[in-house]
Amino acid sequence: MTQVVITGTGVFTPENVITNEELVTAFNTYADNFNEKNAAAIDAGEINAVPHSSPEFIKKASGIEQRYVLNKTGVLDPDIMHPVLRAREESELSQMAEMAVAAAKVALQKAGKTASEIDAVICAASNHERAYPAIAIEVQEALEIKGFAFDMNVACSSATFGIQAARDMIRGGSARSILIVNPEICSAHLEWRDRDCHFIFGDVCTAMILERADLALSDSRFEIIDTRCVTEFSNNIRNDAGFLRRTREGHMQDRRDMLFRQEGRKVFREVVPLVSALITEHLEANDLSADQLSRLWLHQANKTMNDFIGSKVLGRTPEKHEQPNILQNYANTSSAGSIIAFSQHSDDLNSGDLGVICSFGAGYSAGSIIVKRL
Ligand SMILES: CC(C)(COP(=O)(O)OP(=O)(O)OC[C@H]1O[C@@H](n2cnc3c(N)ncnc32)[C@H](O)[C@@H]1OP(=O)(O)O)[C@@H](O)C(=O)NCCC(=O)NCCSC(=O)CC(=O)O
Repeated sequence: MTQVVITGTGVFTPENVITNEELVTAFNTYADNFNEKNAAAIDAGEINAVPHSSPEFIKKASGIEQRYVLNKTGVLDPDIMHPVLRAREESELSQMAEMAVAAAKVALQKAGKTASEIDAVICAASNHERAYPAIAIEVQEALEIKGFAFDMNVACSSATFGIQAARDMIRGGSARSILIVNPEICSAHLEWRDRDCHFIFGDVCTAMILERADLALSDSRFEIIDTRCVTEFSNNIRNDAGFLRRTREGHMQDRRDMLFRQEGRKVFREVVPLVSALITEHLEANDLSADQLSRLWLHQANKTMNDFIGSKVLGRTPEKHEQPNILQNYANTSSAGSIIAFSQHSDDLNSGDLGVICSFGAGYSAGSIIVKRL
């Protein structure tokens, strides 16, 4: 069977940082303004007052300390409470394509590849900024890549499902090398006015080069030993914004269900066992045991959740270096999270070392990728 390797990764990180303290100051001002404006209705019991948020809660409940965003001023303006991004001309690169090109250039350079050596582009992300043409095709044109390109969306598991799709296409012979990009503008699907989740997300873009091992030039090669993807339907993480919105009465209004929403506790309870079983069974199917793993690069949604999964999989508390978290700096960046962790915490592994990249999120969807440093 054709051996497929990951030879380069890249991360584009936006310049703007929002700390928990800045975020909470803006949120609490919004809450005070809302409560003052709606005092009569709140007193009459018609609507609920918006309670204050706190940096201490955020850090304790999630492990998140800050997040990067494309636009900070809109998010932190109590009268706006969402990012404000300039509409772009058709002649300009779209926002997602621009992030993707920046991350892709780093991944290409690390892989020692030129665009002419790439046969396909997959843009795998939780949200795409337009229906069509595909962002991936725009990235393909911007980088002057021949071949084909397409967008795909499996929410938080877009990147791992993208790896499986790319690996299978390379094995099947439809491409020799594939660029995967994961531009995640999570700030735009987050309800920054909702205390339960306003701290959760950040923006970023990751990129990876997957190719046939016999064509690889980079010293940093991770063989994809095996991939396993699972899905199980759940409404516990949901966003109803979609192209039928205009057809449904009242759906064009400012509605909570047209942005990210979740039953965080249920997600926690249901996804931890699903993911630990996925990794454990995937290792068993490959005649591997958890004590042979040098690293777990987990989805970056919640520190406690990762601590649980790591302990369940390894049968002991993981050492910090065995299960690196990046969510304290980036927050949840949906599909990009585990790839940031992989990109920033894999250079130190030695030849023969094994690890698992694992995503989980809306769908539910979860992906496990067993890799070996060559
Ligand atoms: C969302 C959570 C951080 C919430 O943490 P907890 O479960 O501890 O907290 P909770 O919601 O029950 O709230 C506990 C108490 O704190 C209060 N509380 C809530 N938010 C608060 C805030 N900002 N500041 C202060 N207090 C707050 C609540 O009202 C409640 O009060 P009281 O006790 O008085 O009622 C966590 O459940 C979580 O991370 N779950 C997993 C989420 C996850 O992995 N999601 C996937 C994301 S989707 C994804 O990754 C992307 C994708 O799929 O595309």
